[in-house]
Amino acid sequence: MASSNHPVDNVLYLADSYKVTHHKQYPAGTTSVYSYFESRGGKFNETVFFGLQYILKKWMVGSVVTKEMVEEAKEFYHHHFRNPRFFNEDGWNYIVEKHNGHLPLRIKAVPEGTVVPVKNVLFTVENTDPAVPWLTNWFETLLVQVWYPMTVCTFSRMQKIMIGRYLYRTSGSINGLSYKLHDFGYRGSTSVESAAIGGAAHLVNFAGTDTIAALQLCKKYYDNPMAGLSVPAAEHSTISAWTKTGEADAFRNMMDQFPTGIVSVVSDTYDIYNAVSNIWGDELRQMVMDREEYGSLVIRPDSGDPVTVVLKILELLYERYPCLTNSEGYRMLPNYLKILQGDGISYESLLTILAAVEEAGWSTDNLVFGSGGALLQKLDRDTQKCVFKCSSVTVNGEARDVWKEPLTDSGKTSKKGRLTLERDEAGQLVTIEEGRGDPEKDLLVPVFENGRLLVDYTLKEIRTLAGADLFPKKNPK
Ligand SMILES: O=C1OCCC/C1=C\Nc1ccccc1
Repeated sequence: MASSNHPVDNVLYLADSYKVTHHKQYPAGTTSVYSYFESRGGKFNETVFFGLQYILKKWMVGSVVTKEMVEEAKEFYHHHFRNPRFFNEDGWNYIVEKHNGHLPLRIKAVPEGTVVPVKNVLFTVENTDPAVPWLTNWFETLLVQVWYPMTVCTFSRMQKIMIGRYLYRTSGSINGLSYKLHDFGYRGSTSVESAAIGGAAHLVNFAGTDTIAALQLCKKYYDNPMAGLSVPAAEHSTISAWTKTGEADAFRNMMDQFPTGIVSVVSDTYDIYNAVSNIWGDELRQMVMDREEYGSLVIRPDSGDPVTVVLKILELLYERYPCLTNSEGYRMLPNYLKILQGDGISYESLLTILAAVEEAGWSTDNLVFGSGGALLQKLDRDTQKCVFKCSSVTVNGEARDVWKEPLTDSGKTSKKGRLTLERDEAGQLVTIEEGRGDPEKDLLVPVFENGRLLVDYTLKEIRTLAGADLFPKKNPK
């Protein structure tokens, strides 16, 4: 059942208004509507499938329709359309009476965490009771919202691949990669729920987050009690409260309050270069060094052009701290010092920073990144062109392949007939259309049927799939 504290608390309000009238629009004798979901393409040519399980568990599993709901919705839609006859009262009452409120649908999906080239079927939906063919596409509205976790997960993973490449090349290992991109996006999300969903999608690839809501979602829906970690960190208020002349006292207090482990101190409240040179690099330098065996300091700039600022901080620290050259020939700050760039980070800006830092002879391992708006918000359904289309219907007992093929945009042509997702001889994922696939080879898994969840993926399993062959091991010597 949906959580009662949600503005919408039942499936009768989860569809676009026009869908309320669609049961009157299929041909007489229609007994089956079969639809599929795909990414038609976008910034990246492969996506990580993630987030369907949350939607199913939250909205569709169990007895989700009652007589009272139907009664209320009948009244509601009468007012919405100013007509008492558009809402499918009989259809929904049939589901209450015949199925005890369980949705007679079958959903088959590629396992969550699977990385799939675009233009491939990711899940299919069909009605299991011939009396309610209109039910399939009722759930388009809700199910297409999987575009969000899927797209966040995809962008997050692409950033992991990028950071991993630079980290490996400039340090000889990818140790610590899971903590190199921290989620700062809670406040910039459109709602607590979307922060939870998008933050969980990021946690498929990484283990550093400040988006607490995401941890709750992973715990409740993906069987992971603690999907991400964080550490003590300052914000501008906890520095500025000491006033400008007290900035060094504020910094000292951070190390006093958190004498062991990692502590992050935002240092650009007034003048980042003064803070790095004269406070971290001089007045508190001995204290920072004395922490060596207890913990590390993370210096966080939060303004200015990221490349310029990060490079300048590295140079200033190089002059004031014992740096070394690592096995790959890149400069490293002492292991108790890191720089966290959490401002202006996106897939595009990350690349410029990583490249500039390497170009200047520094290892990526000196850095940690934080991302908020770009990680959780700077995406929409069109970013990866996520769509849901009907590809087969059965009318008077005869199954027919159906599709759209707009003269005005061939890119919107949809797939035909019943679909399977299979691997070709080269091991590539491909979609077989028109019912010509081999059910034995179909990688789509039945995950939902008649109100029951058939598979319950854990975040651990999903992380394994999404992280598989991220960095193909060099063939063993
Ligand atoms: O500095 C940090 O070190 C690592 C832990 C997180 C952290 C900062 N968090 C944050 C969250 C939301 C907006 C801005 C910053």
